[in-house]
Amino acid sequence: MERPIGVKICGLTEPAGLDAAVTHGADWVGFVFFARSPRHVTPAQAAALIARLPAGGPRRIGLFVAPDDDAIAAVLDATELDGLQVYAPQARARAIRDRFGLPVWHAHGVATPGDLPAETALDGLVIESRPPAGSDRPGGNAHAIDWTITRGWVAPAPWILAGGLTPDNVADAIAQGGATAVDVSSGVESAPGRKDPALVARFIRAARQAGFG
Ligand SMILES: O=C(O)c1ccccc1NCC(=O)[C@H](O)[C@H](O)COP(=O)(O)O
Repeated sequence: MERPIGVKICGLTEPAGLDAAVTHGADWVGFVFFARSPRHVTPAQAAALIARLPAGGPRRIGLFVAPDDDAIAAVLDATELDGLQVYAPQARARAIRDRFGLPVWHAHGVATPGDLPAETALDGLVIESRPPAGSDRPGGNAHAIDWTITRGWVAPAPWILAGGLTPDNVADAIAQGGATAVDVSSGVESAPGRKDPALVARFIRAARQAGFG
């Protein structure tokens, strides 16, 4: 059965990775506004990257960890975004959506089927692994979940699978867990924060082909 697979390339910091995401047809590109991340970009850096995107290109997602309103406003003053990926309690994520009027994807760390949300008031869910012990960030840890846990889950909103995906395992991840959208950062890098255009191309191709499997 054919299923179109959406692809998000996250944690872009440089033109080469961004251009590869555009050329190979990514659906979303993500920019990390979290100072402790090796993929952190300032509002001005994100604006310069976003200015490269063609009309009709990937949608622009900003990642925020427990942000205050001023941090989000500073980014939106510098550039446009199409959506926000938020690491914060649901109520705070809802308040952010109400305040800024943008779709909010709620990042949801899971370890077992019981952790999967049965309901949400947000626009989308990012289903990813919980950070490994010792990590100083809630995402972008190259850490995969057991992909089978989403099998049979009745998701309350569109969802995207994230965490530890690579060009070599993304097809398996889709086959095992039934994701129709996937998100990658570390798995297409040559070093933390540096996207490898060839890996970006391979990842997008592998994810798309998995939809025809
Ligand atoms: O990438 C980061 O450093 C990061 C920091 C803080 C919050 C989120 C972050 N990244 C999120 C993502 O890139 C993805 O949503 C996802 O976690 C994929 O990560 P990876 O396992 O590196 O592919």
